[in-house]
Amino acid sequence: GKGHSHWSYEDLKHWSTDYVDCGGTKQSPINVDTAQAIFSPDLRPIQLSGYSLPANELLKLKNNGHTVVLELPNSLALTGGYAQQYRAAQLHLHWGSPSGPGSEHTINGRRFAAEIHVVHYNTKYDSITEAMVHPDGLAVLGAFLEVGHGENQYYHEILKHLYEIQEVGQETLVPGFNIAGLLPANLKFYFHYNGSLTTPPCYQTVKWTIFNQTMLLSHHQMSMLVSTLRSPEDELLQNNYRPVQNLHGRRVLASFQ
Ligand SMILES: NS(=O)(=O)c1c(F)c(F)c(SCCc2ccc(C(=O)O)cc2)c(F)c1NC1CCCCCCC1
Ligand SMILES: [Zn+2]
Repeated sequence: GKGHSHWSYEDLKHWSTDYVDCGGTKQSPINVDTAQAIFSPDLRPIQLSGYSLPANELLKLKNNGHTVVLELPNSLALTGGYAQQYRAAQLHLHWGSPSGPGSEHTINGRRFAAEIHVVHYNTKYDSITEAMVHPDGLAVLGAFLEVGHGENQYYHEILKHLYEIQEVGQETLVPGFNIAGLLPANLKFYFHYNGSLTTPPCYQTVKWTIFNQTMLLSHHQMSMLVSTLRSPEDELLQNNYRPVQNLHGRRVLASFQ
């Protein structure tokens, strides 16, 4: 098969020549048109268990050249809101630059400053590598990040380590903390749709949950996020978001009216 050709956010057109699924009809991210979203009262509140990690549990934080990834133990479980049980694998962020926002999903055409993705895999599979090729394999929780007044203590647990992993491939260890603090306090209000990984190989195997409530970071925290990490070309790693993809008739469900 094809070697893993190096992709970038600059040459998006070539993704589908090297990775066939990137040209599919169930791609992510998408724009959520809230007027078209279907209110689905059967969508239950998302429930997280095991998200509060002790400080003596060390987590690997890595600059993989495309984003900052925090590896998560599979003791974190996604129990409510999905028909099957999912376990956490990793979380990562998408962001813009000092001159513009960088969320992947948009709401009514609005792009937010940044976006967190907490990636989970279906426990009926032994690993994320196996799960990610099955239609019910992955569940990703997404939340938008915006600039507010105060410092966000939970995001600080990650952002304060970014200077240690400025170069691609660098990694560091982060003491455990309550990972749930990175997501909205209210997990009842969200959009739900079937989509894909937003990076090659773009597998169409993700059940997406996008929360309605936004996370607030201080201006200084957001500027740390957008101006610390370096890319494979040793430039600042910025604007690591894929453009929104066509719905091709897919419906977006809303857990609220
Ligand atoms: N939004 S998303 O969830 O599709 C996503 C992105 F948009 C991403 F941009 C990424 S990072 C790019 C993929 C990648 C590159 C290098 C390494 C490494 O050297 O360890 C690892 C991964 C990224 F890691 C993910 N999530 C990953 C997708 C990669 C394959 C499955 C592993 C978990 C989910
Ligand atoms: Zn992502």
